[in-house]
Amino acid sequence: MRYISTRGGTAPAGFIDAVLMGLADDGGLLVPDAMPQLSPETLEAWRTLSYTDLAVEVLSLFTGDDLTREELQGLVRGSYATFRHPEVTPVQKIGDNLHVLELFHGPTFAFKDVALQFLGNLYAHIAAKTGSIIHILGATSGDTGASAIEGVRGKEGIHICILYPHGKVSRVQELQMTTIQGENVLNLAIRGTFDDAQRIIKEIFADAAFKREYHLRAINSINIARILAQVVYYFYAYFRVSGEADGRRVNFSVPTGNFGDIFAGYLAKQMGLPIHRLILATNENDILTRFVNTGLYRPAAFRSTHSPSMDIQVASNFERYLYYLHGEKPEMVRELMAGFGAQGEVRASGEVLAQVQADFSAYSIENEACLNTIHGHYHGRAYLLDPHTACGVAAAELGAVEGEVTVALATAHPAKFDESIRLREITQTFPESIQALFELPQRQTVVEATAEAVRQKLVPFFGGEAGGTEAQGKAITSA
Ligand SMILES: Cc1ncc(COP(=O)(O)O)c(C=O)c1O
Ligand SMILES: N[C@@H](CCOP(=O)(O)O)C(=O)O
Repeated sequence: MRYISTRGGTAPAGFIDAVLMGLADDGGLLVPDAMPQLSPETLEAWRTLSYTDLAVEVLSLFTGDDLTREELQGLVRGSYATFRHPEVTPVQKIGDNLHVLELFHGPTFAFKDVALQFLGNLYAHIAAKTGSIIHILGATSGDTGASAIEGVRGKEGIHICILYPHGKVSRVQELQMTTIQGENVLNLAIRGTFDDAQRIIKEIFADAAFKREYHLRAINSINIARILAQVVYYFYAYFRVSGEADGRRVNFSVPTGNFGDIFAGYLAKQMGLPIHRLILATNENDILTRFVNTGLYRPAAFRSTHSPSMDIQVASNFERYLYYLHGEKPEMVRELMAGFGAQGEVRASGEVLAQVQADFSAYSIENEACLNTIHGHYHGRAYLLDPHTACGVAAAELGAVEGEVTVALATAHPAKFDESIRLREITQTFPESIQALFELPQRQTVVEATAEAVRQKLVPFFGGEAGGTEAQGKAITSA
């Protein structure tokens, strides 16, 4: 298996080189050069595998010769041993035709842990085996940052810098990032939105000389390893519900921001998993819903919502979907992305739009509907949804069709978003490890939302000219 750029301008790379490259050197995104195809017999043989055994089977299709089976097994087992649930990602039934796939049993209580525990271990493995220097630069709307820091915490020789929008992440998300005292962690709170943070890191990654000099590596879903690790739980959940579904078709409803999680579902379907519909759920930042329903992909004004991790306008994995939508033609992707850069929009019409609508159903969930869904399930079924999951559940309910079963992805634990939950007068007890964060000192540095301001902090941190607390941020008092 080799990895090629959606824009066609990089030499095919093996799995480890693709992981180290992160963003493709031509500014595109890496994708597998061929999609593994699974026979019904293979699917049947995988049905009863444990999560970790299934992860080894799925990931081995993508790692090629770069990892031996024993190495992959070791990485996978180590990654999921940190989860609090023996099934890793259990499925719960919360309605007659509705299940949730609980993806929040990892160390930071969000679905990001599924891929970032693996990627953290993989980076440590690569560093030990090849001597590569691992300097991670990532952007977060709250969950990826905490999860990535946790994924590399205490790992020899790895430094990590995370950019997040100042004042726009939840209190628990901020605490998870800023209370880590490790000398290898730098948190930069930027005066802007998550889109600014993502734009800045893409700009810095696109500077090939800087990227090379400072050994920059990606942990966002621009890194193909993130997506591949997320493919596994679609298989796992499908096997859990399809028996009980008794011939009914199985859909997945996915709360969406950067288009990474649902793109993993799209890949699972392309590999032969018989997913019927992929339901895309956005909050009021609804660019992706508008694209599916009208064919126009154009950012609108940023809205702060009750599901802040999905407050995203420009979805970084959208380019991967465009690649497949347009028949794996890099020249089409180059043209569309150049058009997006110049006119700020991408359009689909005719047969192409029909294909989009065959691939996805899409719903945008407004703030009130999100809170009503939390309220309804809490009082009706004694199940507390986090606001992102609530968007997925609300979309599943809006798109419900007789004879179909839907699995909504539960992407975070409600304790991470207590500010939203409390708006419906619901009181929750925090898990101990979250409660403990409120007692810890915090460190962060606030910077302007420009690539230049960020570079000025990165150079001493990654370049080693200034270490210690100076480089890692100032102490801040709890708000
Ligand atoms: C809790 C939560 N749910 C859903 C999403 C959306 O996932 P994606 O960005 O992969 O579409 C995110 C982050 O974007 C998130 O943090
Ligand atoms: N919701 C994400 C946004 C970044 O997405 P990623 O999947 O590309 O890392 C977050 O919590 O940071």
